[in-house]
Amino acid sequence: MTAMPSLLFGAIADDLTGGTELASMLVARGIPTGCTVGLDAPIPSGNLAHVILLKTRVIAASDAVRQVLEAVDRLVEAGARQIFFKYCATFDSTPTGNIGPCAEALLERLGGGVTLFTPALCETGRTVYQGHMFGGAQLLGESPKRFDPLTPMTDSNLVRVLQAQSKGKAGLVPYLVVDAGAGAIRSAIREHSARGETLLVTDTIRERDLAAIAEATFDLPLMTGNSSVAAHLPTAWLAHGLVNSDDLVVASLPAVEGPAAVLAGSVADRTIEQLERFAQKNPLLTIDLASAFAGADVMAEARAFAQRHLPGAMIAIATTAPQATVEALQQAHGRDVVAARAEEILAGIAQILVRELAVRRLVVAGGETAGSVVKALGIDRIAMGAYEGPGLSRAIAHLPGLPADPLALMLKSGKLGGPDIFTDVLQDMTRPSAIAPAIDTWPPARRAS
Ligand SMILES: Nc1ncnc2c1ncn2[C@@H]1O[C@H](COP(=O)(O)OP(=O)(O)OP(=O)(O)O)[C@@H](O)[C@H]1O
Ligand SMILES: O=C(O)[C@@H](O)C(=O)CO
Repeated sequence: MTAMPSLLFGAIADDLTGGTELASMLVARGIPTGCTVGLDAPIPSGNLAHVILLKTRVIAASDAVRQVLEAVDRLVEAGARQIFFKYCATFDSTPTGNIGPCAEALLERLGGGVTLFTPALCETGRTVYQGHMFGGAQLLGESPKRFDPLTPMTDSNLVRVLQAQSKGKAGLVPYLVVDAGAGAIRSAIREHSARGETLLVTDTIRERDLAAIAEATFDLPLMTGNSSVAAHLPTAWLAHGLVNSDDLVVASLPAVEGPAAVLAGSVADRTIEQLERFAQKNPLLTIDLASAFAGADVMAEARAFAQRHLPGAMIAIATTAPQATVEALQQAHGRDVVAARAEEILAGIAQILVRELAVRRLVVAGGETAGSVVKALGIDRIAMGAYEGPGLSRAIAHLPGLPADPLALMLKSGKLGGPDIFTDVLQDMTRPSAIAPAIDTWPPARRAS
């Protein structure tokens, strides 16, 4: 009889799309990985990694800190030898947090020392050079991210952004060090630490930089970044004997048939483009938030739309609107009020779709939106499939007692995925998948969508 593996790695994600992305990357590497939502679900035993999905990206920093500390205590109690704090590749946060405050609180809880900040997602061209984040050739602060409805990123200098949120001293591990490999990165960590710099942003341009950073940090008590760097940790675990090839598992997902829907609350350009493509062949309802604020019964409108088209067609329902409309709504009602209203509407529609109309294949676009939808559906654990490419992290959730059990689910980051991702994924969900661990190559070959 083989011994039950003990938890090696515990991650805390600040939103649900990013958290499922991280879990799916570990799954794609063959690592048995659990995934729970919020702080109430128990951490199951028998996995090597566990990801706790929180919705802390834009809440008050004090509340975010309280939640991540509760999460870390649970993960440490479950045996995790390294804690990873996952945030967005574009460092989505406000001047008051929450990346800095959460990372510092975690560091303190784990006994102090140094941690690194590696947000780059090289496979999508999001890189960091001289501490500045780029999306392709564009600086972050000149990219569409400057118009984000909740976390507009107007400063591309991540060392400055992190410093503004933190009490401790931020610094940079520059590209020439990262390029020189894991040994050089480890030496730099010691040197910065001796100077009192404990929060170190890493320059990161290529996938191999992510691999070197992972190798240099696999034994730090706390590491932080995007999923992209964590995806390289399994290689270090194998190399250092923390994991054996016998521990690796094939990720499989069952086929799920039945009514299919997309819910989109992301207003990112990428999601707008994906909805436009979807609408060329499938019914799309765009909820007008201005009329919702004026008292229109948008839930009744959504129910009637869904009843008209399901189960014969795949449908999408979105609150997505152009930038000028978003700004006008925010000026009229306040940024947080508009966001909360849009999330509440889509969460209510999710309940209608899944509970009343038996939708069994669901894609949700946008991390905050996904947090509200998943909570409204009462989902507290998610069985992840393997990562198949940017935005492509399929999963299964169980809703015992409901007509939609199991529910094939994908939480898509607002800014990721190819133009046809919605139709492609909803169709894929009707087929079982079994994906062998990607051990020697990473990232996996890109999907066409
Ligand atoms: N028409 C609208 N006007 C203003 N805000 C909106 C509108 N529609 C949706 N929202 C809000 O905008 C926010 C979008 O954030 P969300 O995290 O869901 O998407 P995202 O940031 O693009 O996704 P991700 O974090 O996965 O990249 C949500 O809080 C949503 O409720
Ligand atoms: O980088 C991304 O877009 C994701 O990992 C994410 O965190 C979305 O919110």
